[in-house]
Amino acid sequence: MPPLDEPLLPSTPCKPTPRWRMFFISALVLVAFTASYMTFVHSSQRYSNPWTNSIRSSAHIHRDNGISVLVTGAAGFIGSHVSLALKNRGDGVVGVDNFNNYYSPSLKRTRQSLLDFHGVYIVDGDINDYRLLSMLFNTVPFTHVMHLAAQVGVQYAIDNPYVYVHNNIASFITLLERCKVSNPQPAVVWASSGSVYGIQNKNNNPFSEMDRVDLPSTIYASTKRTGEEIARTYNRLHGLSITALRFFTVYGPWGRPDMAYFSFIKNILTGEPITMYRANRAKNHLHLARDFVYIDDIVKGCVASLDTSGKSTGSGGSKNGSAPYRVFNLGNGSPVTVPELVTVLEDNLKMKATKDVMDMCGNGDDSFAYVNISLAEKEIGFKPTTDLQTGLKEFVKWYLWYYGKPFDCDRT
Ligand SMILES: O=C(O)[C@H]1O[C@H](OP(=O)(O)OP(=O)(O)OC[C@H]2O[C@@H](n3ccc(=O)[nH]c3=O)[C@H](O)[C@@H]2O)[C@H](O)[C@@H](O)[C@H]1O
Repeated sequence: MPPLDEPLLPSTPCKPTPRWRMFFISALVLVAFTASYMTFVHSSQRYSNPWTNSIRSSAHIHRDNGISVLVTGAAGFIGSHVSLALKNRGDGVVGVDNFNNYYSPSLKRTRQSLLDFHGVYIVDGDINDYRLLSMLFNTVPFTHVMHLAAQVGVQYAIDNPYVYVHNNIASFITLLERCKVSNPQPAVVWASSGSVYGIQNKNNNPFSEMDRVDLPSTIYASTKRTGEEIARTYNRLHGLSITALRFFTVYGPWGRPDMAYFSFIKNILTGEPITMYRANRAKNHLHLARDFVYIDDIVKGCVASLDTSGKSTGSGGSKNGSAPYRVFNLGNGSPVTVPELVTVLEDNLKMKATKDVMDMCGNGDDSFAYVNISLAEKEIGFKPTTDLQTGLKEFVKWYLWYYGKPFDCDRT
């Protein structure tokens, strides 16, 4: 027995011997190395050949003075049309889309196949992922970004506000953050919305870019307006050339199944009633009206915006001068009421709709949208040429070809 005052253990009981310490450190280094090697292998497997080959070939420019464009939301309605138009004239185009299920992902996949056939590759990914964006910009020195990825839908926003914050605000900041440090720094053209004009009553006068935009009636509209403020800040602080396009109600072949004209055709074909909202303004029961604009006209507006965007001035993250900042209304310049829209559909289908007319009760819909497009005409030569009769005829033709008759599809 040791004496009571003698310690039971040696005086430095926890200190490892030098050998122990060596072993401990080596083990740590080994674990750290293995972890980073695994991460490297994983990311290079995911983002290298044939991934980079597909991206590089999709981004290849086939004309003199062509541009290379990253199109976000490329499997969407407007994104797929714009991507094809750019590719067809010889520009380099790479798409990115998260293929979410807000509406039929199978329609998005079909658009993807169509684009793939024409040499446009769409990356299956989320633009909230900064690392993915970096991989893309490190692979291709994009000259332009056409940002069309967004959570759309006026009514859906009432019950799902956070989705709009994630997909319209957070993702936009992530994208601009990556554009900010790119070298070359791309010019950004992006989809705002005519809904930013909100609930103001203009006595049937058209909205112009000078009008107030502080009365949004839905979270969707608020997030688009917020996007405009964010874009303005990045333009000022970091020299990004930015153009916001305030789209009005865009329609046409390969359109969005959640929109009214799309659900109306389905219901007319299947004999189900359609609901036509009207505004109960001072009990006057006004029909709602929209400035419907055909997709081919919108595509021309997008492409002209890219071509005239001017250069960003902050390549590599250091701004050396002011860069263009623009906002354009893109609509048709002629409002059409919802009953008029239904009549054109009925004429094309040679069928009658069963109509329910209902007063809107503060559901967030703006009652009237009519747009002044003179600024876009002056600055980018925007001049829509498709009237509603012609445009809806094309849409109906496409719809019957795509879905067949009788109607049979997974979601509208
Ligand atoms: O960025 C935008 O500006 C938005 O444009 C579009 O919104 P809106 O112009 O409201 O189009 P849309 O829903 O087709 O309703 C058309 C009209 O039919 C009325 N409407 C609608 C549905 C119905 O069942 N009955 C009806 O009368 C309805 O009250 C309205 O008066 C996009 O949908 C939206 O996602 C967003 O992109």
